[in-house]
Amino acid sequence: MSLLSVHDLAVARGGMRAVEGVSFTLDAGQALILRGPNGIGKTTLLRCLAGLQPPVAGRIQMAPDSAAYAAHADGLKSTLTVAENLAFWARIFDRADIAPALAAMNLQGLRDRAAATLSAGQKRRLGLARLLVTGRAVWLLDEPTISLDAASAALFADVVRSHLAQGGVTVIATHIDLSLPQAQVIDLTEYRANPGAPSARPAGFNEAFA
Ligand SMILES: Nc1ncnc2c1ncn2[C@@H]1O[C@H](COP(=O)(O)OP(=O)(O)OP(=O)(O)O)[C@@H](O)[C@H]1O
Repeated sequence: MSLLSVHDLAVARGGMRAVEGVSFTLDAGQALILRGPNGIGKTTLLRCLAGLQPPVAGRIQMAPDSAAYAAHADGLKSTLTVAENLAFWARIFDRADIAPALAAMNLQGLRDRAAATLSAGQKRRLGLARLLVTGRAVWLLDEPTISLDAASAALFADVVRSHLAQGGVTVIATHIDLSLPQAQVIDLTEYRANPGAPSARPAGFNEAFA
């Protein structure tokens, strides 16, 4: 069954079309890796998939409320502890148990530390652990292993493989090899937009709120 289907998508940022003509389909258990140089449009494409901005053209088909987006920012509440941060998100997504998320990202020993006092890699581990309390099937991940050491990156790759094994899907912008078996790969360089193409920014669109 297809959980995410994208047809002939074009996306723009800052009034400029970034990439166009992107199509792919992800069935349960499948992963897509987005590659391409800095500035090509990986984040912009993920933002469109996450519903944070509208595409310029094309179609995105996904069940409502099925996506979880892990952006560059970790989105943590700095005065809350690790456990409180996860419990906050668990409540938002109507989940009770944060223990599996703490264990999966090796956060048990940090559970009572305020997020503000964590190292960059520890914050990233907590940011990624949030995915596990969403219960969402479609994970949209923007360079998830930034700041992670090799062991933590391997831990996160295990988390992603387990998500896929349970029938989830993921789209990951990454420059490193996460060793996901049979992942599709799209290099966005091949989809770089024609500089003359209209960005078609919708009327009333305001970047500050996108
Ligand atoms: N907030 C912004 N306002 C205006 N333009 C932006 C903004 N953020 C990114 N851009 C531009 O949009 C284009 C696509 O950027 P995007 O962040 O999607 O690229 P990327 O492939 O994710 O890059 P990276 O590998 O560096 O993360 C780039 O030309 C970039 O300069």
